Amino acid sequence: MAPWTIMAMGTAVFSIRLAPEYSIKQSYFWTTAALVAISVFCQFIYRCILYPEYFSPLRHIPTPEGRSWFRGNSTSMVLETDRIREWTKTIPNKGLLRYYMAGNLERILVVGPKALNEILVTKVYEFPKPESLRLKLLRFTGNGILLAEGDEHKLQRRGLLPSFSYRHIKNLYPIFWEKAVEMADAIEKQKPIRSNGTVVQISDWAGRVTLDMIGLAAIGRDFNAVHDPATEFHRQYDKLRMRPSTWTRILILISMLTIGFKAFFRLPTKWNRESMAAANYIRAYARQIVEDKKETSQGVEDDAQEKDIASLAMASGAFSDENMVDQMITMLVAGHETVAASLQWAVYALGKHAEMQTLLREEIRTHLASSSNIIAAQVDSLSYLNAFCNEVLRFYPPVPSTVREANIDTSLAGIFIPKGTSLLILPGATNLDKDRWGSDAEEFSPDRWLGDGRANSGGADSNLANLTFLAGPRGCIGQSFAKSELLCLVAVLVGRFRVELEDPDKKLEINRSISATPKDGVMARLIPLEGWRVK
Ligand code: HEM
Repeated sequence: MAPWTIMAMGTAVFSIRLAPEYSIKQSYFWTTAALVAISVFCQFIYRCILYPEYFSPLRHIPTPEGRSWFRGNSTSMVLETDRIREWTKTIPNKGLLRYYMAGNLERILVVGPKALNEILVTKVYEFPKPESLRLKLLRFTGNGILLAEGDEHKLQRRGLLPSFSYRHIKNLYPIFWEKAVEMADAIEKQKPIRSNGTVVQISDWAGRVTLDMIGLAAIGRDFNAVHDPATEFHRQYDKLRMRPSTWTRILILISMLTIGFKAFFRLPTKWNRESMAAANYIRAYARQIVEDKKETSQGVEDDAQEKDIASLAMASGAFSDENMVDQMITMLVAGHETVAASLQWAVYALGKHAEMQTLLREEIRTHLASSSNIIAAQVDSLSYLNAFCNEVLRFYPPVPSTVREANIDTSLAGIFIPKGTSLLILPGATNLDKDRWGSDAEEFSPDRWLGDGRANSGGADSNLANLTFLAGPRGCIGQSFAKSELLCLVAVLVGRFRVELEDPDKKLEINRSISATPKDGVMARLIPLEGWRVK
């Protein structure tokens, strides 16, 4: 419970007992309510007017003009990536900017290379994820690698890294390819093919195919969502990702100001009940997989090629059974929606750039057969396909922002950062920064990844220029896994279909939840094309 509320309640009790003439009608309720109202008013004056101007130790960091007392520097309740990106371009700074979010919460935006290097690499454990985010995710994922901190994180990461190495990921390509082909077949069968092709909502298919891919390749279960999206697992998994209603969000806000964020999760709201029931279902499901794997775990060394990520991690002996369950759920949470989002963006980009589709199709059809046993080296050798996917990931980062909180008094780029400071890292801005990517940074151009020494860097001079997967000890461990999925999905889709957006001139609106995606889920016409050799 917030200290101000406790103080107001305590003061009400004292005033009625000791000085009833100062209470309101000698009523605990009215006296407490009046004191809470006064304390909220005082907090508002302090936090919104006095603190930013006179007391904040961060007040010398450049801050955008025009702050509202209620909405801070924001014009709405959601994070406006484009608006913040504009500040990074127009406000001179030494690597940090300060802004106020809705509700006048102060935040530091980390933009300079030195500050980014510190927060992501050299001082990474001084800047964990904020407690509110941890509490929200912890109920589902447990203490898996995404939430573990400090030495515990180092240990878990060391245990998981070998299973995510390219040496193993390359063995997963056939799974990704087969699933992509399965999806393409299912799309073709969905309706009788008319001459103008089938219009599909890509988000639906992307969610299904990437769930199957991560199921098979990461935890060793085929969810079969491409063929049947209505299984009990799928239903429960959707509930896990269910967004709270507006009323629930208001209740969360009130809880944060009064009883505290943690206590909100104990309230018997529908959202709490249903998401917790779903989390328990998924946890029991994952626990069963761990049990099954233990029974059939002999000979891992011999047939490591066949193994999914979780089986390899289990065989390493680095994890207890329960922590393995945490890791499996973490992989689902971190690795499903993000790849589904990149596929949506890839199809969006294909629809916008017909000429790139032609180049891709030529390369894909020349070097790959539509349904043979694909091996990683074949897919990886296609330079334009790789360039296109890299550019999709740079230009449309599925996780355009991420937050951190200083856990000690520290500094970034020589500027003092007190404990508790909230910070924002913005791949959506860094990835399009002209200082790092050149004057065409804001153009979608796969060509930047072609040519000598550009295949991995895109021509940028630092590995902190592309933050799609962040970087450093907390960068995405599933980066190669994700890229391989995307390569196979784009190759099969472009090889099989001509892709057109249903309404190419529609204004792009973005949906922001765990990841950022086009609001309409990308409505695209997929027109089947003949003539892709089979063997
Ligand atoms: C295009 C797809 C993906 C993107 C854009 C992406 C992006 C990211 C980002 C930005 C982070 C850091 C989050 C933060 O600390 O705030 C992260 C962490 C992580 N990702 Fe990914 N990811 C993708 C796919 C995957 C896949 C497929 C997996 C697993 C199979 C995965 C597993 C993880 C894990 C376990 C972490 C936590 C790493 C740690 O804290 O040490 N991700 N990812």
